[in-house]
Amino acid sequence: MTTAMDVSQHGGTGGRTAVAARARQVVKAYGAGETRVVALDHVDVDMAQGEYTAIMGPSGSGKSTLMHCLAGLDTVTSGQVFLADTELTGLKDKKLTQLRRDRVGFIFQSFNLLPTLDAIENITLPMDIAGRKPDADWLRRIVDTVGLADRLHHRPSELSGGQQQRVAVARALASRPEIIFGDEPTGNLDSRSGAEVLDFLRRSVDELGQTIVMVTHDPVAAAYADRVLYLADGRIVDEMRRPTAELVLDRMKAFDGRGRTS
Ligand SMILES: Nc1ncnc2c1ncn2[C@@H]1O[C@H](COP(=O)(O)OP(=O)(O)OP(=O)(O)O)[C@@H](O)[C@H]1O
Repeated sequence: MTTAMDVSQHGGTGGRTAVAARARQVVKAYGAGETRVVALDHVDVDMAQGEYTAIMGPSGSGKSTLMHCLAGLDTVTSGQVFLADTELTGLKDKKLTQLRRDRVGFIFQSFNLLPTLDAIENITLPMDIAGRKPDADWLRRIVDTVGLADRLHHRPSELSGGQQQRVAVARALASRPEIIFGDEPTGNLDSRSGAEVLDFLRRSVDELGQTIVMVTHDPVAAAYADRVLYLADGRIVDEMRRPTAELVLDRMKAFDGRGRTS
């Protein structure tokens, strides 16, 4: 088990140099005066290219806020956020929207598929909207990897929850984003369907070189990642490489409800 002593203040990149996303001294505060809440408290973190990172921590520790700030879905109070070499902080709304559309993929807890479109139409929809033509070979590879080849002309209502989420993952991968952010992507799935989706996310890292950052409460889900970052009170307080569900669970038990050493 790792301990708080092992924490890298920079959420290290394991010796890799290419960084897909990074935060530098990021502070995110909501409200003012007595109601001010500091959701992120001077966070420094690097997300290496081709790596799968899980973000864990107690409720309210800042996981979603960190993900939203890294993904350019939310602004920061101070500090800097970069996507590769592009600084997001300070970008105007239009540029940020464009950057999210062209360079970032998202997977949410609710699959967010359009019910009237079939699977393949859902997968290519963001690219259709952006006026970009999907690369046919890439699309075929994704569809093969997700194992949806025989379900492409089914509508979401004709697919299981796990299949629907795999469509959502394929949709996120279709435009070859530099990084995919997942907010509890298996939160709405039973354990078997969840395992299907997690297995696919893992394969997209190993076989397609994807970079993934995923918020989760589930030690089993976190065990699919290359590393787990632990947040408490808006700070990164621990990091674990090569996690297993047991090690993650032990780590959670060893800390109190707020994520600190008990
Ligand atoms: N829009 C907002 N306005 C005010 N406070 C907010 C807002 N969004 C988040 N917060 C606060 O910021 C802190 C971090 O919230 P965040 O949602 O990032 O935590 P989390 O770790 O993702 O929690 P959970 O596991 O419950 O989803 C919490 O104290 C929360 O109440």
